[in-house]
Formats: sequence, C-alpha cells, structure tokens
Amino acid sequence: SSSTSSAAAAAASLPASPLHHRSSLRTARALPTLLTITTSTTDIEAEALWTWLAQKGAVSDEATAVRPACVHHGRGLLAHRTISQGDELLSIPRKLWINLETVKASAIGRFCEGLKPWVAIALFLVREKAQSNSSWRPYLDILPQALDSPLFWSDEELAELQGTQLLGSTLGYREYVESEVNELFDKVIKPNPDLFDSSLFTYDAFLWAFGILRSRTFAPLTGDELALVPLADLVNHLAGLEVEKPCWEKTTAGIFTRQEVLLMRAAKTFHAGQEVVMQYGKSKNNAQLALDYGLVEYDAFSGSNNRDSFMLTLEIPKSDRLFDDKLDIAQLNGLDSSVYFDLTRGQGPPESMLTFLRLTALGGSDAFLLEALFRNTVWDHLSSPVSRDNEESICEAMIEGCKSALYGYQSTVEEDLLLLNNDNLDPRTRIAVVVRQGEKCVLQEVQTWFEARMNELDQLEYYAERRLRDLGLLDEKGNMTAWARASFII
Ligand SMILES: C[S@@+](CC[C@H](N)C(=O)[O-])C[C@H]1O[C@@H](n2cnc3c(N)ncnc32)[C@H](O)[C@@H]1O
Repeated sequence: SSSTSSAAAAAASLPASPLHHRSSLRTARALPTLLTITTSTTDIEAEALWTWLAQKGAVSDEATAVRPACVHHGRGLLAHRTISQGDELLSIPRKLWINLETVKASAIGRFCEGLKPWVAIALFLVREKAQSNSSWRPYLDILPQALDSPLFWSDEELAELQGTQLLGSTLGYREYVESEVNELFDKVIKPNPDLFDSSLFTYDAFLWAFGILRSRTFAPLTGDELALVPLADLVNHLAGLEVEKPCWEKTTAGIFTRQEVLLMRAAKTFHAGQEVVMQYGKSKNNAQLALDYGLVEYDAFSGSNNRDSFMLTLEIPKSDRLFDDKLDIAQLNGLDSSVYFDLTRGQGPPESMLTFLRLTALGGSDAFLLEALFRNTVWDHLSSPVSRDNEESICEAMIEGCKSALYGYQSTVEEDLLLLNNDNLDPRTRIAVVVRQGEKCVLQEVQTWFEARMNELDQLEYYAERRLRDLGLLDEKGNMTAWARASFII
C-alpha cells in the first residue's frame, strides 16, 4: 500500500532541517571516576588569559576556586581547593562576554543591524582574530584552531559516516553556513573594503567561528542572548554526570553597581586538583554531541547507550485518497502530515508514533473511523490496535523501513564493536563508529519490536472487540455475554 511504502521510505530519511534537532529524555548512566590532573608544562596562553581577567577584576589568585590548565581534552578547569556541589566556581561580568552588544559597540557595529546573533559574532571573531592588537587577544589566543566536529572532517573522514543521519546533518549545516556567508559577503564584506579585508572572510573562517560558537556557548546564553564567556568556556564535559540544576546561571552581582554576570556553579563536589566538569546536555544524542562538541559518549562495558538515537520521519502520503481526512485528524492533535520521532536506544517506539502510524495506514474497512462522527475520538481509538490488517501493515512498513535503512550503512554493528575495542582508534573515526553503530542498534531494536508485534497479531485486541466489550457484549475472556447471545438469538 502507499502508506506502507511511505513509512518504509520515511524510516531512512534525514532530519528535515539541520537546525531542528529534537531531544528526548534519557535515563541516568553510571558516573565514571573523576581523574586528578597534575600539570607540568606552563600554559602560556592560559596564564595570559588569567592575568588579563585578573586585571579586569574578574578573578583573583587569592579567592579563586578554579584555575585553567592543560587536561585530557585540551584545556580545562582544575579545582584550586575543595568545592562542594552548588558552590560558586567563577563569576564573569557581562562586559567581558562577547555577544551582540560587544559587536554593536565595535567598529563594525553599524553593519550588524538585522544580522543573526551568531553571524554578527562570527563576523566579529574572524575580524578580531586577524588583528594583532585586538583588545580580546588573550581570549582569542586560547580558542582552538582545530575542532573535531564532523563539520571539519575531510571527505575521507566523512566516508566513515556513510548511511548515517549524522552525515546528512553535517552536510546540511555546512550548506547553511555557506549560504549565510555568501549573503554576508555580498551585503556587508564586499561593499566595505575599508573595514573588511575580504581575503579573511572565507567560508572556512566562518565555519571555524560557527564551530567555536556551537562548542563554547551554553544555556542561558544561547539564541538571542548568545555569548562567549572567557574562562567559563574552558569547562569540559563529563559523560554520565547527573546534574540537578544548570551550571551556567545569568544573575546580577556587586554591592554598589549591580552588573550582570555569568555565574558558574559546581555540578558536584570536587577536591583540590580534580578537573571541574559539567554536563553539556543530558538530552543531546551522540549525533548532536558530535556536531556541537566533537565528542560522543560510549560505554564499552555496558554496551548500552542512551545517547544512541535515530530520528524517524513519518508522513501521510499526498497520494493517499484519504489524505485530507488524515491530515485533519493529525492537525487536530497538534501534528502535521510529516512528523519526526526521536527513537532512543532501549525505549521502544513512542505511543504517539504507533498512533500516527495507524492513522497513516488507515484504509479499507477501517476507513469509517475517519468519518465526521469520530473526528474527536479517532485519535484515542488509534492509540490501541485498530484491526489486524492495519496493525499488520504498520509492522510490515516499519520492518521494511528499518531493513532498508540498515542496508545503507557500510558496516555491521559487530564490525563496529570490534573497531571500538581498539584503544588506538583515532578520535574522529571513533566518533563516526560510535554514532553509526548507535543508529544501527536503534534501528535493529525497532525492527525487532515490530517483528515481535507481527508474531502476536492474533492475540491483540482490536477496535471491534473493544467496542463490544465497552457495550458489555463481550466478557473479560472475550466470550459473548449471555445478554449478547440472547440479543443475537432474537
Ligand atoms: C567548552 S570547550 C571546553 C574547553 C576546551 N577543552 C578547550 O581546550 O578549549 C568544549 C570543547 O572541549 C572538548 N571537550 C570537552 N569535554 C570533552 C570530553 N568529555 N571528551 C572529549 N572532548 C571534550 C571538545 O573539543 C569540546 O568541543
């Protein structure tokens, strides 16, 4: 049927927009032991940043709870003394953030009217980075030149992502950045050669700035409030870290002049010398962690990973002769003809997805449920199996969809797991392998779920039986009641 093929095609499709990543709730994972780090080499750039922040009154050697240092993942923050959960770690005043205000107050401010915050800040970063006498030099010097997000991978490295949704999102983001850069180049950079040296404002330079902004900004300083906060952006992520409250907090401080500050609080207790870490996003899946931060979570011991996910797109085919009626029901329930479902490892298909699938596959002798009489109740009816035919067709569609999506990957889960046993796997290949095996595991789980359902089609209760039971015409065992038998005899 057309709904079958559409759901099958849908199972393999990519997120519609690179900017609309869906999130879902995930369960807790075990917390790895924190490592105590000792640094031997002097980090000249970090020292310069510290001195600069001290001169501006943002930090002091005497009062500080944390200090920047070289750690496993580039630079990070080390506890200077024992810190309890919830303690203040640092407080950086607004005048030291790089945000839209900073850009507006700069020499290029008058060109930023109407620009998206990230575009304006990226323009500022690229220009400022090239100026040796920039007043932001100590901060600019600690920004990494190379990032591990797939946005920056070579074609050869990207080939490891063949078949994955992450590859689609990566290419989508690149296209998006390119179109923004082209527009900016034509409207702002080219017409103002006195302020902008056009050779600096390349696609690569903007992509770097985009990567810096995605990997170093955290709520609440995102969206229109987007801001880079020196020192606070040196905190690294710890896999599995449970947090009660966000670590970044925007508040006001100061006795005489109340000024806005970014306050960072400790997510847990840290002892002197330990690395202070935070949780970058409990609801982000591995593909999002990879894109934003160039990292993934993978637990080689448990094998399970609630960061594994697959975003499924389902749609009511336009060719369906019942399209208008089905769309009406979907819209009445807050959906549209095309819907994304974020499937997460170990969680099975969400109820709303099963309901939408049943709606999509509705036809034949079940089409009466689309009549006006049922308009307000049909969604409820669809939340349980409707008929054997309907349930069978959604199972077939999903099994086919999963198989065809799985066919698109170049390796099996088993091959990937073997690769992940190799401790010397380079970081980018590791990211690719973790993401692709995660997507496949989710698809396999979904396929297994629908295969199991296919095997129990004869045991399920369908709409007709439920109606008879509701009317008191079937008893608990599914037999007709005496009253029903009597009515049939009459
Ligand atoms: C907010 S910055 C943290 C400071 C960064 N380490 C530096 O040297 O500038 C985020 C970046 O740190 C790195 N990072 C943080 N936590 C990590 C982790 N658990 N595993 C791998 N890389 C991590 C990633 O490169 C990420 O994009």
